[in-house]
Amino acid sequence: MADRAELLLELKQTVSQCIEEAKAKLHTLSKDIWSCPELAYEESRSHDTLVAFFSQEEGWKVDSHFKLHTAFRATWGAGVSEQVNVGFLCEYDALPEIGHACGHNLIAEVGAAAALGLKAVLENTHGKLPVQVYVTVLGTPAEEDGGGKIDMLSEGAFEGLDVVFMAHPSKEDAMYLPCVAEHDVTIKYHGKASHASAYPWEGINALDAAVLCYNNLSVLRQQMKPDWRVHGIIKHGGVKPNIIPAYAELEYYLRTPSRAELHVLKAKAEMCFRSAAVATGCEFARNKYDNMLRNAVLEKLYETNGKALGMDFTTDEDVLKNESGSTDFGNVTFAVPGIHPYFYIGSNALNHTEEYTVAAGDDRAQFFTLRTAKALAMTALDVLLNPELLQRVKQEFTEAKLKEDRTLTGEHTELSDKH
Ligand SMILES: NCCCC(=O)N[C@@H](CCCN)C(=O)O
Repeated sequence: MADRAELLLELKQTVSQCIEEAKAKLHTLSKDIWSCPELAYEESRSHDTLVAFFSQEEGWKVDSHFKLHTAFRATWGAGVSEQVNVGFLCEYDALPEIGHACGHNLIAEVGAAAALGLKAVLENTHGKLPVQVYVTVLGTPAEEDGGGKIDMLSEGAFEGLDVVFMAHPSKEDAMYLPCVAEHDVTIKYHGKASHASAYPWEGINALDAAVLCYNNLSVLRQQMKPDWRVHGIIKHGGVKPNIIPAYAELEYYLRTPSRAELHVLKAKAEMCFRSAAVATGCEFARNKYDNMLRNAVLEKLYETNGKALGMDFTTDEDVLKNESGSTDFGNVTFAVPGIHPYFYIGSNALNHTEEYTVAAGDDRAQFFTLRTAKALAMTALDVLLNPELLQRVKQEFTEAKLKEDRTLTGEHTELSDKH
């Protein structure tokens, strides 16, 4: 046991050192992505930058345009049977008009750095590990809009992975932040144009329908559970004041803490869409984001490694219980045990702001980004050196998934009965 502890400490020190030695090229990688923000499913340049990065590294097998045009896979390992397959994810899509305001360039850097660090260590363990290891990096586009991981899950991209890691920039270090189920919906109203002054009575005003829809959803909030969210915009409301709008379009996000409740909120919201106008079209997005299936074993390991590296995990109950967004990594956690911690990047700016875009491209973010990569790679080493630990991770995943599935069927039935 002491030998394993000593080996683990030695390997963790080596992983840190290897990531430090690669920091210049990792920073260049991140900055290249940050300086050319691309929207969901359109991340061609970022895809090419990451594919080139791994292609120039020795020993990686790189599959460009993997399952999705802007997704990729890079793998390293013997490819023998009875191996443990560790996955690291890279996100790299930006937001409209404000660029990398969620720091996805840093997510890509963390994934690449952790994979490089782990691979460098594994190359030199010379059979000291109890298992053979395969390292898989998946470039997963379109997290902010559409859910590239969900498309890739349905294409089998995550099959064979034993554990998966990524980390998300935030304004604090956290092993986990609430992550809720979410579904995008676009609501379209079609009317009939007419001169708004000469003969408005000949028109059918699609914008009126959109306004009524907006107001219906606003009053729906009174009957929503306090932890449900409905928020959206009017994307198209007409072209000129003197033309009765023949077309109007809204985009909304519907959110509930669990997958089971989402269908109830969707049904309520859809009644708001339809009651705003007789003839309406509403299209739910192809992909529905799941809430996160947590893994306490992995979170604890990450916390221990993060604290050893100087992370100051938030204990702010308001943040830990209330702040929440959604991520397609939630869907991944129902297929593979994994963690999606958050990391401070040297700024108190809030995600999805122009200030955060600046912070994500600032050199000051690099220390915190590389520290996070080290903590992830060390957490991977924890489970690789201790097969019993990996079994506990998988056992917890199986039990949590079973419990969620029961909730999904049970709550679905119960909630359906009520509505
Ligand atoms: N917890 C990470 C949040 C990342 C994020 O902002 N995701 C978007 C996803 C929107 C999908 N339609 C969000 O608004 O939560």
